[in-house]
Amino acid sequence: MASSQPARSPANSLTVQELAKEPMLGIPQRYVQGDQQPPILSFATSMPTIPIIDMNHLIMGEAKDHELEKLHSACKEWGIFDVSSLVKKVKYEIEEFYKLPLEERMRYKIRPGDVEGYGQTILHSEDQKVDWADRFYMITNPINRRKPHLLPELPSSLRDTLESYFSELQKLAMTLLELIAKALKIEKKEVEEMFEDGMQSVRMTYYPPCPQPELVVGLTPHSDASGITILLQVNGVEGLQLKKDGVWIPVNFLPDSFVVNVGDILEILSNGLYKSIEHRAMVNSVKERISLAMFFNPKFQVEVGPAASIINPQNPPIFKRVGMEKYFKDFFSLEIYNDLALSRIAEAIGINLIKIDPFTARKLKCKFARLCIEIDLNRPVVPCIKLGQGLWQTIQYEGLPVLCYQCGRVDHLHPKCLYFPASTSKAISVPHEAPTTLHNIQSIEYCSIYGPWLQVPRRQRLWPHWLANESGRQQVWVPSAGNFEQQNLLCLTDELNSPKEKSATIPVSVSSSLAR
Ligand SMILES: O=C(O)CCC(=O)C(=O)O
Ligand SMILES: [Fe+2]
Repeated sequence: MASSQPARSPANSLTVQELAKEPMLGIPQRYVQGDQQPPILSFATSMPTIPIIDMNHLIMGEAKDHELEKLHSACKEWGIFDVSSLVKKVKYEIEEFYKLPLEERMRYKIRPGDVEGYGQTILHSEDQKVDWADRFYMITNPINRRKPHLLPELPSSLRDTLESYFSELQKLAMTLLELIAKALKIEKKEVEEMFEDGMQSVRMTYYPPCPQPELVVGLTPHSDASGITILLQVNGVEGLQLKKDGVWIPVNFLPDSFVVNVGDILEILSNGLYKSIEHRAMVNSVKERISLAMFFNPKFQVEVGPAASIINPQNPPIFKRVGMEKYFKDFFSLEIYNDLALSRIAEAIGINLIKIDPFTARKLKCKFARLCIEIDLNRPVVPCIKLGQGLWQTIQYEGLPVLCYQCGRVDHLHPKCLYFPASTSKAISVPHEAPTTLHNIQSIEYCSIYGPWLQVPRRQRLWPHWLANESGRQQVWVPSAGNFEQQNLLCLTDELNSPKEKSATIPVSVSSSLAR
């Protein structure tokens, strides 16, 4: 049962590790996330288990083709697999790190405006839920992107051990990526050029035991934005779960093994053939859990998109190409992804917010926000809004069969427009008071420029929407205070019930600067 104890802000207890040491009558509300689907715990006879790939077979030996076929099908069917391999001193060193006094650990705390460092879930709003875990995230490669106060300042034994671990794992990751390229029939060169000396980062996560583990989530469901993630369960305590065919399945790590996740970039590279697996971590009431995830990504200088060598008329690209630098920046810039901000945006676009897409609500695959909004059909649709001081966001609508590009209304095409040239392109200020908690949405303004880009084409894949195809998700130029800024989408979903009715419910999505 949820506690009635007042919420404590993570600022009150600096880390979840410290919070968990305090006597507690109930879990502070901020950590209570009771809406999680339970996993299937035992199917006595047929509990699905993730595929196991033997690296020795994969690299040499007679069974190598058979093992490669297993790897290919594991990536296609599961998006996750297990590799028997080395285990390093790293486990010991990481456990030692979490035994350091709090002041020592706080030397690496996440600094305002940053995503790297040690601490709890980064807060974007007062009502945000917080995971039952402390993370230490940092970029490890390229070397010049390392934050001087993080890796270089770690206790020397941990730092040196991590350095050798990173270089070992880099070799393992390249071997895996080359084998994956072979299985996908992508040219090896293409993968090498992307990932060799690519962007790499690491996340050490500490999950303290929790007196009411069923109320909290260790790590919110997500897919990794990486190419592949190599995950080490540091202290042998289980907790990772993945979603397969709609059901949560616990992952049992083999002793001394890694689990490898297919991430979003590999899904894109394979043009959708491989699946970026949705996963989460749960906690228990008895034992702390520690994991170490290492994320392997392309270099900042390259573009992410479906591999050129597998694209042909029978397999057209389903994702747009985007520079890695931008991909990464977008991933970490999530500021308006909370219910309050999204309902304000919805009110600015239509009459009211009907529903937030579950992916959006759970901040999963969330490079755009998808909302179902009731709109007034007497008024032009809203093509873009300006949030706060200067962020222009465009909006896309799903299921708008007819749209007049002159006046922005949805019941006629522009040759029959009675309103033209009535609409004005002058930006209008919204007469709402800005909620004080939303420093990032001080005001919302509109502009009136209409075009086919407002309509999401019928066959467009919605996810990963923000990377989706040439015809669908578009970049548009919208005016901003005398100059032009290029911004990606808001997108809307669903169907207009009937263009004859005076209001209709339309799903909308808003891309933004969202940070996990
Ligand atoms: O702790 C785990 O097992 C999962 C970690 C994870 O998914 C991540 O860091 O992205
Ligand atoms: Fe993950």
